[in-house]
Amino acid sequence: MSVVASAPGKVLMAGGYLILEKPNAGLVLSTNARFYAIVKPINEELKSESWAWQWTDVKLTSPQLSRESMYKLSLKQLTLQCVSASDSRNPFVEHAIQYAIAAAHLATDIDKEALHKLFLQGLDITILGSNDFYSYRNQIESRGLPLTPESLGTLAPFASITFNAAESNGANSKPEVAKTGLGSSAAMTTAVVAALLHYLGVVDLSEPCREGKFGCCDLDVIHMIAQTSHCLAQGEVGSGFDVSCAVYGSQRYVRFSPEVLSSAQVAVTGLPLYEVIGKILKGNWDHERSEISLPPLMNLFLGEPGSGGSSTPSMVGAVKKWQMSDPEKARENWQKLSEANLELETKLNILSKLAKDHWDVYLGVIKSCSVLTSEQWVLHATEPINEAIIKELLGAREAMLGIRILMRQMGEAAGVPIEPESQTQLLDSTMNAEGVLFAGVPGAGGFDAIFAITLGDSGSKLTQAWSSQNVLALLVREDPHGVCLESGDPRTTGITSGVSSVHLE
Ligand SMILES: Nc1ncnc2c1ncn2[C@@H]1O[C@H](COP(=O)(O)OP(=O)(O)O)[C@@H](O)[C@H]1O
Ligand SMILES: C[C@@](O)(CCOP(=O)(O)OP(=O)(O)O)CC(=O)O
Repeated sequence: MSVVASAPGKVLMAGGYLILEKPNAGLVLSTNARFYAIVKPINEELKSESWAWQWTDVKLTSPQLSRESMYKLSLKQLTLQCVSASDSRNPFVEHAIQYAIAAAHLATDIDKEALHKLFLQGLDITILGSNDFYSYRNQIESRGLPLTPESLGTLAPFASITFNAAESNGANSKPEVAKTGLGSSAAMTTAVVAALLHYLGVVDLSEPCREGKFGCCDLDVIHMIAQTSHCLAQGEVGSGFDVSCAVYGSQRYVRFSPEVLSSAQVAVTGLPLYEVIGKILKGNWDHERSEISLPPLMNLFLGEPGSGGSSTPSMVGAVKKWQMSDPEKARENWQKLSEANLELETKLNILSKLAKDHWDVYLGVIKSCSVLTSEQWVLHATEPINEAIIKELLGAREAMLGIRILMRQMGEAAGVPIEPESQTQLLDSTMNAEGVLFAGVPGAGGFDAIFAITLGDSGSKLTQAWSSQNVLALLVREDPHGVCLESGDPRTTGITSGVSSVHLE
C-alpha cells in the first residue's frame, strides 16, 4: 500500500515582515506548484524474527537532488538516527517523520499491533517538488531555448534541481538551491506530515475536515504537526503563513503566538516526543485564518529575474535589528504599511463583491481594461457601475504602489534589498504594461521571482514582454486548494503542476 499526499506552494502578496507580529495580517495565495510525498513500506513481507526488533529502517529519497538517506528508527524512543553521510540529511523531513510517528503513538484508538507492523515493514519516503519551485534558467539557457514558459514546459517533470554556488555575501547570501521562493520547505514538510499521518491511520485525508482522533479536524492536526516540524527544522519561528497556506490554501493569515511551540523547543533537552506532541496538539493555537482569493478574471503571474533567490532569515534579521535601533521610524513605517496592506485587502474584497453583484458589467470592464494601460482605464468609466469598478481597480493599484514605496523604505533603512533597484525597474515596467493591475516582490522581497496580477487574458502579452527583458515567466498560477490526497505517484499519473485528484476545500 502506498500513500501520496501533496501540498501547495505560496505567494505572499502583502504583509511581508509585518505578518511576523500579531495582529498584522498577510494575504497569501496558494499556487498550482505542489510538493508530493510518497510513503510506502520498504518490505511488503515481514520475517517472523522482526517482531523482536528494536530498530527499523526509514529510507528517504529526493530524486531531484540525487539524494538517498537511510535512517534507523528506534521503536522504543521513536527517534531517528541518520546512518548516511551528513550532507544528505533533510532536517524538515526528519522532524516531520518523528512528530508524525509520535502522534500515531499518542492516538490511543489506533490498533497498536497494526501500527507496529507498519513500522517493522520500514518506511520508504520519496519527496518530489514541482519544477515551479526551482529555477531552471540555467538549463534553458544552456539548451539555447528562449526564456519563455513554453521552454519551461519542455522540461521533464520533477527535473533535477540546480544548487547555487556556495558563496556567502552577508544579507544578500543565496540559498542552498536555486529556488523561485514558493515555499518549498513548508510544502515539503506539510506533504510528508500529511502522507505519513494518513499512512499510519492518524488522519483520514479523504475526509480531512471531519473531526478526527484528537478532537479537532484532521487538517488542524496536520497543520499543528507540520508547523512544529517546520519551525524546529528551521531553528526559528517565522510567521507560519507558508505552512498554513500549504495546509489550507489561499487565505488571510494572522500568526500564532510563538509560545505554543515552547514545549517542542524545550524538548530539545529531553521530553519524550509523544509527550511533546500531546502538548502541541492541546496548545492554544491562536492564529486566524479566513478564505481569500483573487477577484474573478484576475490571474497571478510570476517572473523570475534570474538572480538565484534571496535568503529570507538574514533579511528578517536585518529588519529586526533596524526596529531595535530606530524604533520610532520603524513604527511609523509599519503603521503606514499596515494601513496600505489593509487598503489593498479592502479593494480586492470590494472588487469581488462588485463582480458578484454586477457580473456582466464587471466582465465588460475587465475585458476592456485588459488591453489598455492603467491610465486609459478611465476611458471606460462611462456608467456609474463601470466607474465604481474602475475606481476600485485604480485604488488597488494605488495601495500596491504605496506598499512598494514603504517596503523599499524599510529595506533602505534596514540595509537589505527588499525591493532592490533592479526589481523596482522591472516592477515599474510591469505595472505600466497593458492589463496589469499591480505587481510586487512577494514575501520578504529580494531577488526571488516577482509577482503580477493581470486582468483577463493580458498575461500572455506580459510574459512576452518579460521574456524580452530577460525575465522568465513561470507556469505557476493561483490555485486555492490546500493539502490533499493524490491517487498515485505523480511521475506515473502524469500530475505535474497541481492538477490533483481530490481537492479538499
Ligand atoms: N526537492 C527537495 N528535496 C529535498 N529538500 C528540498 C527540496 N526542495 C527544497 N528543499 C529544502 O528546502 C529548502 C528551501 O526552503 P525555503 O527556504 O522554504 O525555500 P522557498 O520558500 O523559497 O521555496 C532548501 O534549501 C532545501 O533544504
Ligand atoms: C519576512 C516574512 O514575513 C515573509 C517571508 O516570505 P517569503 O515568501 O519571502 O518566504 P520564504 O519562502 O521563506 O523566503 C517572514 C515570515 O513571515 O515568516
